[in-house]
Amino acid sequence: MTILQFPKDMKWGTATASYQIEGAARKDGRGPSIWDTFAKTPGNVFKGHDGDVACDSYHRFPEDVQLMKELGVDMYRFSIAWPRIFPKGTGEVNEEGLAYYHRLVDSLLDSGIEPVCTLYHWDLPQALQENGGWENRDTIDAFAAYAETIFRSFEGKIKKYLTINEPWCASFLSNYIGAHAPGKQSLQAGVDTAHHLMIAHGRAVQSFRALSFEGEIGYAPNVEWNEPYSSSEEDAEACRRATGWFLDWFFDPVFKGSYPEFLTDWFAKEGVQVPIVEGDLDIISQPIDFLGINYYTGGVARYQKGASLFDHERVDQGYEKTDIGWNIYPEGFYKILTKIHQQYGDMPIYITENGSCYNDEPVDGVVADDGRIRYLEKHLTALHRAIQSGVPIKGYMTWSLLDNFEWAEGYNMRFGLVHVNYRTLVRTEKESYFWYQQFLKTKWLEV
Ligand SMILES: N=NNCCOCCOc1ccc(-c2cn(C[C@@H]3NC[C@@H](O)[C@H]3O)nn2)cc1
Repeated sequence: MTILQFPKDMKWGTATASYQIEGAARKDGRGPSIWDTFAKTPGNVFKGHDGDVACDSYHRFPEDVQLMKELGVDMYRFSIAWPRIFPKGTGEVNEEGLAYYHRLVDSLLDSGIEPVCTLYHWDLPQALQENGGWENRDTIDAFAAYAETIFRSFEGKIKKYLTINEPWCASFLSNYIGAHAPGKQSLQAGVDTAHHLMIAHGRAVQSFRALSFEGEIGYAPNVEWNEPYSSSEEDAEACRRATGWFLDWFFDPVFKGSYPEFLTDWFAKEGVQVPIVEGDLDIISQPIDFLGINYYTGGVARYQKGASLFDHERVDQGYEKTDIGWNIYPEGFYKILTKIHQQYGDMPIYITENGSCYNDEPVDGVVADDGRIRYLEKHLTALHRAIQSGVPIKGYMTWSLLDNFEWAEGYNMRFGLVHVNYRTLVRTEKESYFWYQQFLKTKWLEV
């Protein structure tokens, strides 16, 4: 057996998001978001599930904070619901919305837990969607105003911000593939919304810098890994495109001030152009303080003309899968982290999401989610290997503290360390909660 000791100064935590856990959808002035609309449209979400109640964390957050205090985390990543602050996206601030997040943040600080705030985790005010949402450049100004409102209100309390969560999901998954809100299916809309989300990111960074408040700011792209099935150039290039859709497309504009040509050329073949206006890339490439990385899965892929937007297809290598059907692929975690380090340099990295879906239920009060423990062991081992390779990992937040609304999968898919009974809202710590609690006491793994 080998002992893997993690750096003593690494920070550890868990993560959630507003629409997925809060509920209280119409409480204290909250306006509707695109996810309220999308979820209430038949056929979009498993069995018509929606975020009206979710985990009721809006009311039960003291219990959730106590769970984290007993877990022993250093930090908690949560998101602020824009529609609670500006019910119509812009205009007058909803003070009751701000007050809720001050109650949450004060509770975290009183418990010795560092708040890590995501400004945008997909719940765009529906009123802005009525005017085109992220396809409309005006939404960028609205986001910048919302971000500044949060920075000012939480000065001195929140010192780590993430601007945009998973811009790939908020753009291409939501406006090209159509699986998430608002459910469009247009590649041009995917490219437009991705570009505008990244400008919004840059404008929030500019605003944060101008205020000169103490703290750090970054963003949280999600990445996958595609390993070439053969040594052929065709397979390598197909994997480069598929991985680059998540990586180069959302990293090059920030770190290089330009889009990757191998992908802009590929989109041009589809008749799609990035709607760049002079100065956009200067805004997007504002220097950030850290990078959030969300990783879940990957796999082996090969060239297959016409099989996908990038002429690639996954090859099933028989990898064990989680209950949502994603490969368990810790090798891809190591590979994507070392590639990010090699391609983009020594930017400090926090793993802002990594976790697994296992739908185990309580039996006599025990939730034996051994699969989640094995996933954590394998991915923390890969993370340790990346750290040993020189990747500047500063923290790790597992997704998620609680079972919650998993978007189009509704409540059918469970990612939590804590089980939630959605009828009674009773929380039950799973075996993985106790495993993580023990790990957090030592910060080492025996493998
Ligand atoms: N890859 N190509 N796919 C082509 C076909 O796509 C069909 C569906 O695709 C996807 C891709 C990715 C996801 C996803 C979900 N989470 C988990 C959440 N992260 C943020 C937090 O809120 C968690 O709930 N992360 N990623 C879902 C669906």
